Amino acid sequence: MMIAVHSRALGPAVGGVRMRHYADWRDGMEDALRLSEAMTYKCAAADLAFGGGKSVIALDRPLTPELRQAALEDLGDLIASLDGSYLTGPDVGTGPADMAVLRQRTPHVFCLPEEQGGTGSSSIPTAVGVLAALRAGARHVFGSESLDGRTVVISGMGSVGSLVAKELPGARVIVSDVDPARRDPAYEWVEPEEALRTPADVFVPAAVGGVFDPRTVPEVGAQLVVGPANNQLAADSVAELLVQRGITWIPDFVASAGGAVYTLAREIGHLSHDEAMRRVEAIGSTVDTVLTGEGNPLENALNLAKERLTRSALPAGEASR
Ligand SMILES: NC(=O)c1ccc[n+]([C@@H]2O[C@H](COP(=O)([O-])OP(=O)(O)OC[C@H]3O[C@@H](n4cnc5c(N)ncnc54)[C@H](O)[C@@H]3O)[C@@H](O)[C@H]2O)c1
Repeated sequence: MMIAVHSRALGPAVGGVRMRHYADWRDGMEDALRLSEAMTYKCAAADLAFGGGKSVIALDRPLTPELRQAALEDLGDLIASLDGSYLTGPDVGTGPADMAVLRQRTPHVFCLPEEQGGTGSSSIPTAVGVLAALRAGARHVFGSESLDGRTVVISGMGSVGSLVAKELPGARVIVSDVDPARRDPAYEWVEPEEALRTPADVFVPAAVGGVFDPRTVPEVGAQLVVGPANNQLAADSVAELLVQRGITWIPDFVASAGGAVYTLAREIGHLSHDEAMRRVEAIGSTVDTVLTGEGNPLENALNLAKERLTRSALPAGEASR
């Protein structure tokens, strides 16, 4: 298991615990490093006083419940040893109940189940943030934030994707998932390998990262791309390929920030639900900024984040990385 702390320039590093199988533990380390960097930009672009981090528990075999508990307890001790420099929550493979296990070893844990005083799953605010980004993107691309009559393809009908689908009543919603059990008869269905190239107004990546690369960009069937999946581009240079194809892509670290914004506002800022949700809705204004800047959306979002990171850099002598 490992914890990556990418930046503490704006405050303590935050980032969830990813627990999944990797062919080699070094692949898990790569994931931790890449995802912790993305968390730095996510927090900075959302104007949060937090830095970027990530934990990975890299599995080489399925765990018994006892081993899983022991692994979480060890991670809790590791987080405790960082003394508040790194705060965690759930990510792929972990949930609020796991956070309760970590909390037995360290206070630096969020998203405990609601009955234990936490804010529970962050999927709802994440979906609210994606919808705010989607409406802002639609204003830029289609001249109106209404999605009535538009075709929206959602890839990944998990906790966030299924919530986004529900909030688009006037749109033609086409959904897709590698798990056939996620097929919801309320929506049209497309096989996962067809989702990206299905002709649509909007494509919502809500499953895995690495969706866009030089091979897949020519196949994209939508004009606007916005979704919660982390690290959607195989490389930063792919952002320009999307621009060249006339596709408006909203950077994932902007669109997916709702969960972090809400949880930190509630659990650290002690704001009310309504005030925290207002901050999530402000993702729409960030998207406006990112889509009206001089560069491509990724450059504009990174510039916004890096400008905040530079302005608030720690005094010399204090490690920020
Ligand atoms: N939940 C949050 O608060 C949150 C916050 C920020 C970012 N994200 C990111 O958003 C994405 C979705 O999050 P979630 O919580 O809904 O996850 P989830 O695990 O609940 O759902 C993901 C869904 O994608 C499906 N899937 C996996 N591979 C696929 C593929 N190749 N094609 C189509 N479907 C596929 C899975 O079967 C699953 O139904 C993830 O990448 C996650 O890291 C989530």
